[in-house]
Amino acid sequence: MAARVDLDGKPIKPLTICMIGAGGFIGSHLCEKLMAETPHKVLALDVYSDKIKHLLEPAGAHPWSDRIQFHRLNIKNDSRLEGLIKMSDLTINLAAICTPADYNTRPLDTIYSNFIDALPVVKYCSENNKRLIHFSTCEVYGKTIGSFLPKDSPLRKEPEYFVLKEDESPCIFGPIEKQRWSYACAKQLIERLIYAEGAENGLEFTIVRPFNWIGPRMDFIPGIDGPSEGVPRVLACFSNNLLRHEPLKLVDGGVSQRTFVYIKDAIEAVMLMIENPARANGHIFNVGNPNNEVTVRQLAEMMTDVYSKVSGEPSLEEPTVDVSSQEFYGAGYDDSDKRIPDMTIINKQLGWDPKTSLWDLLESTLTYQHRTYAEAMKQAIAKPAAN
Ligand SMILES: NC(=O)c1ccc[n+]([C@@H]2O[C@H](COP(=O)([O-])OP(=O)(O)OC[C@H]3O[C@@H](n4cnc5c(N)ncnc54)[C@H](O)[C@@H]3O)[C@@H](O)[C@H]2O)c1
Ligand SMILES: O=C(O)[C@H]1O[C@H](OP(=O)(O)OP(=O)(O)OC[C@H]2O[C@@H](n3ccc(=O)[nH]c3=O)[C@H](O)[C@@H]2O)[C@H](O)[C@@H](O)[C@@H]1O
Repeated sequence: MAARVDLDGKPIKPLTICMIGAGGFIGSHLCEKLMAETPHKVLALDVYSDKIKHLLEPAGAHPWSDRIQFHRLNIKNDSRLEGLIKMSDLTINLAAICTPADYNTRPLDTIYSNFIDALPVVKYCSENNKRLIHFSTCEVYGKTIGSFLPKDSPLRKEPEYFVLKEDESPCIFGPIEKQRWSYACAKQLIERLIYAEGAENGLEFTIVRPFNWIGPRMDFIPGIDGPSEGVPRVLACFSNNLLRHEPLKLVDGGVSQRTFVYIKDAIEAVMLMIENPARANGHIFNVGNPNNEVTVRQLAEMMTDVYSKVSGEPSLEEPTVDVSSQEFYGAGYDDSDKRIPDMTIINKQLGWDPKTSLWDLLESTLTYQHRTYAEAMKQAIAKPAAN
């Protein structure tokens, strides 16, 4: 493997990385990239390993086998955590409950997972002088300032009323009874704590705010590789509907807007943070693709078209159906109206730009979904009839 250099042309020394939540969607892509393209070692911590099984098994069979070690543990209650952090140069914390269906129905688990359980990780990094890359969320911005203006106000079109900037935008959440915001609020407080550890105790940290990263292995398909009654994030919900040949459910009219970024583009940004500490430390980074904005309704329409193309199956005459958030998520749901990341800081510090268009990223992701799940879905649908 050719010697790696950082953005300033300096050689990068091989690192040992303690990756907490390595078995999840983002963790699996990050592990893949680190194994295939770098000499770094990964101590992969998670309660599940299914999504990184292909990197771990068969034992000893891959060129990277001696650079990745899986530790099955729950960071809530495992005394091995501090030792693993101490053995590493860098800790990356991805562990969290991060599906909106949980925020209003399991608010205690959500707050514990995103704040309380992250506390020891921050403490061990700070006490042992270890660098921390912590995964927060774009949800810390909450709603846009523009959403509070009258519907016909021309100011709604001015970027300063909706573009989200790390060092300027306020965090605007709904009332406490809208428990949707339990996640965003817990993430905001852990960001503030990490920032304070940096300011008062010299912790070297980087905070990542992902803006709707999507791609293969995201969440689960209900009834196939996850609970039938489970509600994953929108990519997996819509994939599930498409695989079942049922209409895609639009919550409250599908008017909310999101910017989607391809997981493989986003992972490039994380790699730059890992390998350029001098440029990344002390910063909070938006990581998203401001060019890929759609309403949820437009996303549903595009996914329907792309799926029909990659599966060769015609789409339904009525491809979407409206559903209220009360019915879909239950009481206490609320929504972010619009999420456009400002890219100035990540551009300046790391020179990163996303590349993949929404159509292209949906095409590769839905090709994966079709290849991975279509057959299992056919069998699952046929089963009840056979009984
Ligand atoms: N995917 C996105 O676009 C996105 C957007 C915003 C924020 N994030 C943040 O990025 C991080 C990773 O997200 P993801 O999409 O990969 O989610 P994910 O659910 O796929 O991954 C999280 C992983 O953490 C593990 N985990 C949770 N609690 C744990 C515990 N107590 N002990 C050990 N392991 C535990 C889970 O088993 C899971 O494998 C989260 O912090 C999330 O809030 C992701
Ligand atoms: O991915 C992110 O950047 C962050 O945002 C997500 O929040 P959100 O975008 O609201 O989550 P999704 O479940 O992907 O929903 C997106 C939109 O689609 C809508 N939706 C979802 C599912 C569905 O079947 N139909 C539908 O209309 C939701 O109401 C919402 O407006 C999650 O909170 C986190 O994963 C993360 O922190």
